[in-house]
Order: sequence, then structure tokens, then C-alpha cells
Amino acid sequence: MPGLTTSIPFPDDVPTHPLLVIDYNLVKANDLRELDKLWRAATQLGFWYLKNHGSEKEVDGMFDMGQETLDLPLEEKMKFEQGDSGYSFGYKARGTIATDKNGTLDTVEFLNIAQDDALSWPRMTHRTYPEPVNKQMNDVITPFVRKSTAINMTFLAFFERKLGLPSGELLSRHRADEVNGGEARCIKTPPRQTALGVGAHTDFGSLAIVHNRLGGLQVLPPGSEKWTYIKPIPGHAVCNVGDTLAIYSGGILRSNVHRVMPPPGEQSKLARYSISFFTRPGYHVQLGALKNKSALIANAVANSQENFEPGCTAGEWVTRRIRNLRIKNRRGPESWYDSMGTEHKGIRDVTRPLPTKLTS
Ligand SMILES: O=C(O)CCC(=O)C(=O)O
Ligand SMILES: [Fe+2]
Repeated sequence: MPGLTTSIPFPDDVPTHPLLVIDYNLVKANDLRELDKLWRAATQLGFWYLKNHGSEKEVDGMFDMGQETLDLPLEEKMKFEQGDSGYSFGYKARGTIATDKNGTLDTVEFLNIAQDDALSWPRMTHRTYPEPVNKQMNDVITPFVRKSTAINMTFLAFFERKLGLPSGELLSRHRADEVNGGEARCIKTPPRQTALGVGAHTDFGSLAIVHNRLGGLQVLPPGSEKWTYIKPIPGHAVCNVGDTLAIYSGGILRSNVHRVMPPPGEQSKLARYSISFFTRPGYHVQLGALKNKSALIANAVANSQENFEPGCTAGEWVTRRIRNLRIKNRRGPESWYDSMGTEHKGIRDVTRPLPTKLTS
């Protein structure tokens, strides 16, 4: 089992950020103390560990499938490349995305499999995939997508209640039977890298579930200027809030900046594979704070300097965000894109607050 060759432990001399541990069994049982902890995690850092997620078998299968696919010859993988138009599904080659203001290229490759394709299999909704994906769709990928979707829908149902939204307001924006940008991802970082793998970013969609066996994922905690590792804990997923949920909630739910570095210490000798699942709203759903549906959200928007009105649909949003990342679409070494996907001239320092009003 590829990722399990974690013969090298996470070093104990690098700083790590403690995350709250949420027990999925207790969340499903509506345990009030656990739900309170989940709310704190989602509103303060926007990251938490999830234990008892019940998808260990599917996650192991995803690591095997991901390694088999990403270890294919480049020529084979390139037949499924995403291109530069902002399309999310398929293969992303190394060196196609800038990780900083100088245009330093990324060192990771990854494969995105659309939630829609996994759920409609063997009927294609968006696109085709390499053979190892097709082979594992029934036994591994579709069950993984179903379980991950169920987890995120459980979280959304809870957030909806806590945000004072009428029942269904968040869930109906993330319907699995409407075309959407949800996807499963496998990322590969080759051994012995020194540069950033995935540059500082906030996730584009609503919720992410990340499964890691090696270190590398880092967060920049609010108010801090120090990037710190999130230590992988066996059997625990790392969950986080993304931008579209931050937008709907008027910033109450926090989409925190994070990045992927090469694994720390001796672990850097190993190739790093990670498995993630992203829930995104339906393509045709309009983005914007749900301030007319909840007094809590209206109040949060009134007290915030941020712009929660990108003025587009979730489909347009994700396309724009991805398109802006691709190195071929960058207009100069000193442009950067804020979390609303808007291009800015000049040097961005992610430890500095974003400009208050954005013209999107
Ligand atoms: O590989 C990881 O640990 C996280 C990846 C990530 O942040 C992403 O794909 O958005
Ligand atoms: Fe991310």
C-alpha cells in the first residue's frame, strides 16, 4: 500500500498546529458538546481533524488508485490534462501553476475526478479518465465519493441550523443531482523537493476533506505570520471550510489560507501522495452572502469590510479561480489573485490582510 510505506515518522522537532478533533459518530448522534466544538473549529480556524469518518477502506483504495494513475508515463496522463481554460477535472501536470509572486512553478501533479462522473458512472457527465480510474470506479472511487459527500452534507445541515438559515438553504445549493464542481483529488509530490508544492491558497469550494499520511500541509493561523504543519494522525481526516461557504455565511465560517510544502525532515525522502474530496455548490447556483435568509448572516455582513458578492455563479467562480492560477494566464510577475479571484498588480504578502473592498 503506497502511502502506508510511512516507515519514516513525522519529526517531533517541527512546530505543528493543534486542531480540534471532531468525532463523526458524535456529530451524527447530535451530541451537543461535539457540535459546539465543530462550530468553534469551523468559525475560528476553519480546520479540524475528523475521526470515525468510516471511509478508511475507501481511502486506502484511493491511495492505491492515485499512485497507480500518477505513476503512469507522462504521455499517458497528458491525454487527460485539464488545459488552461479553468476546467477543473482531469490531470494537472507539474509546473503549470505559479506558487508565489515571482512565478515559481509548482512541483506537484494531481488528478481530479468529478463527483458527477463518479456518481453517474458508467455514464459520463463531464469527461473520461485514465484506465486505473475506470477500473476502480465501482469498488473504490464511487463509494469514496458517496461517503465523503454524506459527511459534508451532515456538516452543511448543521451549519445551516447554526447560521439561523431556513432548513435546506445550504443543502439545496449543494445538490448531488445538479451538475456541480465537486471532485475527488489525488496529489503527488516527488521525493526530495525543496520548493513549495501547492502555493498559499484558500479552497474555492465549500468543504474539503483531506487524507494525509505524510506531512506537508501547513496553515497560517489567523493573526500569525508563521506557517505551521498539520501533523497527519492515522485514521483522522483533516476537514476545512472553503471560500463558497465563507461567502454564503458572510464570513462566519472561516476559509483559512493553507499550502503544501515538501514533507518535513526525513519524510522528504518519500514521494508524498494525498487524497482529498471537495464539495462545491451547483454550477448554476448564484454566489453571495445569504443575508436575506438569516439575521445572523446579515449582521456579520454589516460588520465586515469584506465583499461577499462575487456577482457570478459557483460554476463561473471556480472556472475563474482555476484559470487565474495557470501560469499561461498570468500577465506579469507581479500580479496576484485575491480570494475573490480578482487580479491585483503589485506584490502580495499573504500575511497582510486583503484589501477591504474588492472590485470583482
Ligand atoms: O495535499 C494536501 O495536504 C492538501 C491539498 C490542498 O490544500 C488542496 O488540494 O487544495
Ligand atoms: Fe487546499
